[in-house]
Amino acid sequence: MRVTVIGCGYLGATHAAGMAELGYEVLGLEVDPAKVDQLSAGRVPFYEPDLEELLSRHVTSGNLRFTTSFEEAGAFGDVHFLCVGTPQQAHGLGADLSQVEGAVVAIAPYLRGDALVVGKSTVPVGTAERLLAMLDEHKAEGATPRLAWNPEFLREGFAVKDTLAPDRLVFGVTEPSAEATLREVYAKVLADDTPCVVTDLPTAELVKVSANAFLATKISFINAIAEMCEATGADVWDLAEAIGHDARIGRKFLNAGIGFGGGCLPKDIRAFQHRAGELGVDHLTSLMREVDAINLHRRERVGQIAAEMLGELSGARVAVLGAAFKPDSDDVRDSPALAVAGTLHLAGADVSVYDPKANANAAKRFPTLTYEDSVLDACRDADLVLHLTEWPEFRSLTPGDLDGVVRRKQILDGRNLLDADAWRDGGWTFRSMGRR
Ligand SMILES: NC(=O)C1=CN([C@@H]2O[C@H](COP(=O)(O)OP(=O)(O)OC[C@H]3O[C@@H](n4cnc5c(N)ncnc54)[C@H](O)[C@@H]3O)[C@@H](O)[C@H]2O)C=CC1
Ligand SMILES: O=C(O)[C@H]1O[C@H](OP(=O)(O)OP(=O)(O)OC[C@H]2O[C@@H](n3ccc(=O)[nH]c3=O)[C@H](O)[C@@H]2O)[C@H](O)[C@@H](O)[C@@H]1O
Repeated sequence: MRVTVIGCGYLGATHAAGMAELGYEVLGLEVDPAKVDQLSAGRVPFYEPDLEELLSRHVTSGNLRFTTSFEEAGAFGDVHFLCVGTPQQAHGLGADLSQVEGAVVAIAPYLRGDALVVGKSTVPVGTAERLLAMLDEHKAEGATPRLAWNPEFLREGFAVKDTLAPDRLVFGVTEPSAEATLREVYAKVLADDTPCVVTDLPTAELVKVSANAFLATKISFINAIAEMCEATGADVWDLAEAIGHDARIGRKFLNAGIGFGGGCLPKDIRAFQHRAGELGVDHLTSLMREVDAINLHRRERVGQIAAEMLGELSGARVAVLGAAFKPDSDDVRDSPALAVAGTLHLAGADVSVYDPKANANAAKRFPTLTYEDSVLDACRDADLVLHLTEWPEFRSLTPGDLDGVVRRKQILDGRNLLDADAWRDGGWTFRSMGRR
């Protein structure tokens, strides 16, 4: 069996390498020629632990190649994974489906026999059915392409592991032969007793957005509770530990702080809100709107606390530790850390940012901020240090590391992970986001 992967960004590049690791000959199809050049040289155009080693090994062995040609990809593959982007619309909350639709229309005429197109991109419910109709409209004479939906649940920072050993597989199919093909593709993963849910197309689409909506809701829930803690002097960390011991609740995704960001949760809850609105499911619309509002308020709250600590923002020197939306990633899409840095800069603060991996991406988005190459450089003469992305090198910082470097010993822990007592004992003013 030969596999193509259409769209080689974060998801597609990882999936292509994963499919090669499962033993298939893989052709990645990508419209950006610069990415094709990089990937073909065995280089990953973003930071993801372990991915470059995996990808370059399969490029070198010849199992994994990349192209910009739809014709070549159509002729090559028996199974075509659709991994193109579904960003938020430029002027609305809904998903921009132009990449998925464009890819399906472009590949359709080149598909051979009963090739299976497998959607992995995150899409609003009802999209797969429309894409099936588009495949049918644009297919070559005599071809009978099929479509299935196999949503992806990988996390950036753990993408390789999540691809090769996922928590579960979901197959949305319209007929048994598609399920059989997917079972064959994932035979090695299924052999590890990975749970597999086989269902219809709309359920598979909804599983994905529901999973992300649930995770986002869990984070916004604990962040709303963090505001109660701030108002009452209670401690949100102890509270999360206590409720997390209830197996029905669980401790994961109960870390309060500056809220969620990234290329997926924010745009997915907005697209879900939009789609629920279209379908008249008004309670879901309101729920998603509130989850988003709570999340965005956390970024404002950092600004408020910073202003309280500094007195005057204008002219103050602020060190921002972290720019990526989470550690072990250089992704700055909708990054809470960068949003906060940008807001403080606009309010007149002199902001220096340091991120171990994301400085370059951040500089493309916010070129007016100052970027430094180390914690110490970013913190030099700072009036306030903000810990906004929990990279291990920030979590292991001690007050002694920064004494004599900063101008005023003040730190705000936006991720609630630093040792408050150690910083206070070191003579620092220490604030967090709902911890004592
Ligand atoms: N990034 C992640 O961790 C995950 C992403 N997803 C979903 O996967 C999808 C892709 O996300 P990312 O990889 O983050 O986006 P991305 O923007 O990094 O990658 C999309 C890639 O598709 C390419 N592309 C656009 N139109 C194309 C076409 N017609 N033919 C071939 N290539 C084309 C783009 O140039 C880009 O390289 C989205 O729906 C996202 O919600 C799902 C799970 C995890
Ligand atoms: O659809 C997607 O693209 C992916 O979105 C998320 O994965 P990811 O965005 O890589 O990162 P997460 O680990 O979910 O973190 C998202 C954001 O939530 C924040 N977060 C997470 C957990 C928590 O307790 N608190 C919290 O603020 C993180 O800092 C980060 O900004 C999901 O976890 C994946 O299952 C999904 O496949």
